[in-house]
Amino acid sequence: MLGVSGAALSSPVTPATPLGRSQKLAFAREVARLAVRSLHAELCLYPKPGLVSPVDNGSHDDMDAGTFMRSLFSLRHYFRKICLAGLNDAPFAQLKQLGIAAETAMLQATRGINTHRGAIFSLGLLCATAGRARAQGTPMTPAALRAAMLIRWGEELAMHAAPAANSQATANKAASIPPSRDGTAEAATAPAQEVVAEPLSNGLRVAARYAASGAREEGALGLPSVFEVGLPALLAARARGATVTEERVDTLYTLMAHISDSNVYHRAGPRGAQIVRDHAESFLAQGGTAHASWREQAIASHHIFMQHRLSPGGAADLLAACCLVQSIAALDDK
Ligand SMILES: CC(C)(COP(=O)(O)OP(=O)(O)OC[C@H]1O[C@@H](n2cnc3c(N)ncnc32)[C@H](O[C@H]2O[C@H](COP(=O)(O)OP(=O)(O)OP(=O)(O)O)[C@@H](O)[C@H]2O)[C@@H]1O)[C@@H](O)C(=O)NCCC(=O)NCCS
Ligand SMILES: Nc1ncnc2[nH]cnc12
Repeated sequence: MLGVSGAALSSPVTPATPLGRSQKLAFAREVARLAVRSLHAELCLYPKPGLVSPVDNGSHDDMDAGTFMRSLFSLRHYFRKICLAGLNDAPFAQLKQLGIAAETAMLQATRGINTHRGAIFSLGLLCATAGRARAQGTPMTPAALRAAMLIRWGEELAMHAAPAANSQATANKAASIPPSRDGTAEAATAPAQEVVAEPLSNGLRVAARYAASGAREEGALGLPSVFEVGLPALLAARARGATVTEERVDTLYTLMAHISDSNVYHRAGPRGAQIVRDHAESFLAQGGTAHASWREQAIASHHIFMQHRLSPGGAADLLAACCLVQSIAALDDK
């Protein structure tokens, strides 16, 4: 497991020579390019159960690959700006502001469809972290990146997660919402503490109704699904000689087996989440893409997910985040 403690924190950090403006700009441009490329890689991957790809729209009737292309193109300046913010040691409030502006740009590009909200959060955080690490002269290894993120923004990320866990307003609103599409209607479980006036997102609703975690908790814990689940799967597939497509498919299935995807809960409740986990676990138990007929199995899952309207969009975002960490780490080798 890639922990935050240990080598990443104990390795000596030589004080970095301050970077000039043009060096910062060049680095931020490069990181933004890698972020957009990671989103593009996720979009182009096929087969991907229930998800949109250039082959089909999966479980979605309001978006296609063109919608995602417009969305990811609209985010290129955001990734550069947030990396620059990290290079300049910006507080979390500034990262959040950039994230909110990027959500607006995305919604304009897609005419109101949420394609990349999760990616704006996690890949944005990673771009800022790369900037922070570069300014400090720390290595770009996955463990060092995660440590840099948590040391600089960990406390504020934990506070950002708090509305999902604590807000009585959220619990009250969620309790008054009709049951999910699979007919389940679990009681809201959030404890009565503070009242936070925050618009009720699908993620907050799911957190309150099912006590399921999502993007906020991921951020608060320093993206454990990326560093402890997805990346090790990617590296293991690579080590056995898998192709790039195969390593990404294995990573996606590993994420689907482990994470609590608020998009799945929102669309299909706990029963839907169980279907996703069962498919992922069975695919992995048979060897993942090392199995001779993995492609046929993945296409069969895709069709079943489409019948149930299942879409593991959170896992898709985290796959893109894994690709980004891998390519940021490779910058050190250049
Ligand atoms: C912190 C925020 C991301 C807010 O999150 P919140 O908890 O309020 O939830 P949502 O607004 O619902 O968005 C969270 C998105 O994160 C993805 N996700 C889901 N599970 C996980 C997980 N376990 N780990 C990481 N990421 C996860 C997921 O994104 C994908 O699904 C999207 C489609 O979702 P939805 O809109 O529900 O779509 P439909 O099914 O089509 O819904 P209907 O139309 O049918 O109703 C797709 O976009 C994927 O990306 C969740 O959607 C954040 O909003 C925030 O605070 N932002 C500002 C701060 C910021 O960005 N800062 C930048 C850097 S610090
Ligand atoms: N390819 C994809 N299809 C549907 N939702 C997504 N969210 C992120 N990537 C996605």
